[in-house]
Amino acid sequence: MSSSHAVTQLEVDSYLFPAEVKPPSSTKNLFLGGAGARGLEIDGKFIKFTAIGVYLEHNAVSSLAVNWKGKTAEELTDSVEFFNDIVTGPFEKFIQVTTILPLTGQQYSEKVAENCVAHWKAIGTYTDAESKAIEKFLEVFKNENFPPGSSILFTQSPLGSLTISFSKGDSLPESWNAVIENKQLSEAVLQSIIGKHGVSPEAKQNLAARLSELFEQWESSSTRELDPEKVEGAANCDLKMLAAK
Ligand SMILES: O=C(/C=C/c1ccc(O)cc1)c1c(O)cc(O)cc1O
Repeated sequence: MSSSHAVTQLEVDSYLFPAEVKPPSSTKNLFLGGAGARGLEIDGKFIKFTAIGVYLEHNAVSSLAVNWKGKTAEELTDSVEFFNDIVTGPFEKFIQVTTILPLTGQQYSEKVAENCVAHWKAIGTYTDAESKAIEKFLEVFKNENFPPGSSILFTQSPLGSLTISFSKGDSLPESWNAVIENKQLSEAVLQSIIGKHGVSPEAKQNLAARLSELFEQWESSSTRELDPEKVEGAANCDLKMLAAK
């Protein structure tokens, strides 16, 4: 992504997600792809439990634009394949889940585990390795408590490790609590939020709208840079962008 692209911060239920962060265990800055609440309908009222921000490595824009540029926000929101491409794409991802209501580690991890296992069973990829990874996942959360405003942080490397960190305040920690080496688990956590049965339709809609806009900006800046009439010299070209195309 070129530095001329403006990515804004977002507020979800008074929790602020900065436009850019450096996740724990990462050397890179990731940009805010989108954010939204995760709520449940209780007695006819929508109760928000968590605010979720999804961050992506900068090369996600050029990587995803190949298949998805030119699509509207609505088309992207309705596309299961688009969200699958985000989940499985060869770029780093970071998820910040901030609690709006208090949750225990057990309550949170059991909901996520349930969704991950249901996904694997639906696509027929639930093996012994995933069962062990889920056991480890539940163990990491067992003695944790998340009062409102605390955050659960997932850093997902494209190679398949899932780094889990916890934060009680606004700032992101440098350190992490656990690393689980299981690519399916790493992907399933994001899948459970923005995938086909994702728990945050608001985050899906927001990601679709922001990325559709970024693809448009990416396309116009890359054609501008490739058009000799609009470029003063080759030195002005964003070589990283040209290499990515
Ligand atoms: O955000 C959540 C979990 C919220 C939640 C709400 C009520 C409870 O009793 C427990 C947890 C979440 C998530 O981030 C990812 C996921 O796959 C499922 C979830 O519910």
